[in-house]
Amino acid sequence: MTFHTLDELIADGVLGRHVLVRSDLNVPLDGFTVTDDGRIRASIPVVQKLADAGARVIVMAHLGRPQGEPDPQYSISPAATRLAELSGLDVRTASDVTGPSAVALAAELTDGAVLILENVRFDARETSKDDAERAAFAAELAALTGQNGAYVNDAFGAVHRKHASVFDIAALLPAYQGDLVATEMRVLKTLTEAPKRPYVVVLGGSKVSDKLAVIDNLLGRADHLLIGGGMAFTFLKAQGHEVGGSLLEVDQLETCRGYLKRAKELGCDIVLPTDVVVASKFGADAEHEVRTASDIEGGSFGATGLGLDIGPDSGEKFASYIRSANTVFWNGPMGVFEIPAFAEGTRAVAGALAESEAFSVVGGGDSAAAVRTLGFHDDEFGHISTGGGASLEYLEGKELPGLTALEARK
Ligand SMILES: Nc1ncnc2c1ncn2[C@@H]1O[C@H](COP(=O)(O)OP(=O)(O)O)[C@@H](O)[C@H]1O
Ligand SMILES: O=C(OP(=O)(O)O)[C@H](O)COP(=O)(O)O
Repeated sequence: MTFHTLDELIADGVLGRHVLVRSDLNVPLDGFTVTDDGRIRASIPVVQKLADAGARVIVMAHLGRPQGEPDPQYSISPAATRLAELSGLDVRTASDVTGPSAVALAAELTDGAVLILENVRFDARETSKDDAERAAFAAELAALTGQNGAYVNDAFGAVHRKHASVFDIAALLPAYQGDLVATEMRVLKTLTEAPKRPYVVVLGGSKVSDKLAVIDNLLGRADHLLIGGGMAFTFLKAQGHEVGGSLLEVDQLETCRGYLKRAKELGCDIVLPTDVVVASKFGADAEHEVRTASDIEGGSFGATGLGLDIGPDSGEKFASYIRSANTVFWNGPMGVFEIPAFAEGTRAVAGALAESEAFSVVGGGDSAAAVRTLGFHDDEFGHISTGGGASLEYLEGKELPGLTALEARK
């Protein structure tokens, strides 16, 4: 795949031109406070480079998964404010995506200034399955650039999404690859080419249905696949264990059984938790106890208990696999790390990874936030990727719409 680069765009000349940049500013929030600004920091260099070259930069990004209409709790505003604070750039924010506020502010942009649009997912057409709807929204976004505009995709975390601001827009403007996307791909490529063995993949988190499919492909590549977080329960249930009220994808049980069977045939080890921290409810004040994974419902909370973390035995077991690995890819926290009582499994995995000599990649907005929240530093890992689902789909060898759309488009 060849892409036109940001440096080519800058060499072509951007002074006075409107450049639409798709960034991934999907950061975790506590109310309206950004709790981990890693993705914002990673997005600044491209915005800065363009602003320094005199471009009129329009940043578009999503935050969370609103329902296709404005919803104040998903406003891009806290992320925009942090981007302005960290970069020191002249940043304005629009109160809509392609409405009167965005149109007026885009027209008023001066050279080197930055406009951040409201959450692109406040418009249902952004994520629509209907090509014509997405194309119409992309045309409105492109129109914000006036004459002679350009598009840069720097949102690595969203390149696996066939969304208007990631995919369709690239057909409407000269399109370039952002430096963050280039760096992420360079690092991830080393994992697809010849990972030093043993190669251990650790999966968790809550976007279970999104990420289960990658297992199919990883089975043929990884030596050990450690599964924790919300993802573990569909596998435990597939093995015949009851999982109470834990996260479960009932329609994926057959798929998981298939993975367990194929893993045996391919000599890849699927390692599931042997114990689980089961809670009375989802919350910081929940009562909780450690149960064996085969008897989650047998404890104090019966069939309503929620598995919110892997237990200490599982944490130690996962850590020992990591200690013996030469390459590790990790996406998805092992539990609800945002609540201290359910953060120990994630801490065990992060700690083993930080101590290990293996080449390690930690991918995903929440996984990166988790390691930092738990007091680890970025330089304790080989690479902290801004994309979870995106890096998984890249490793899987899947076509990524955001990259396909960019391919040699100028
Ligand atoms: N057992 C669990 N039950 C419910 N949520 C979980 C569980 N384990 C982890 N999570 C949640 O998963 C979320 C992160 O998942 P995900 O978005 O898939 O990861 P990433 O952003 O790193 O790709 C966290 O907010 C965490 O609280
Ligand atoms: O947070 C993200 O992905 P990740 O949780 O897989 O790292 C990206 O911003 C994409 O968000 P989405 O999964 O709601 O499309």
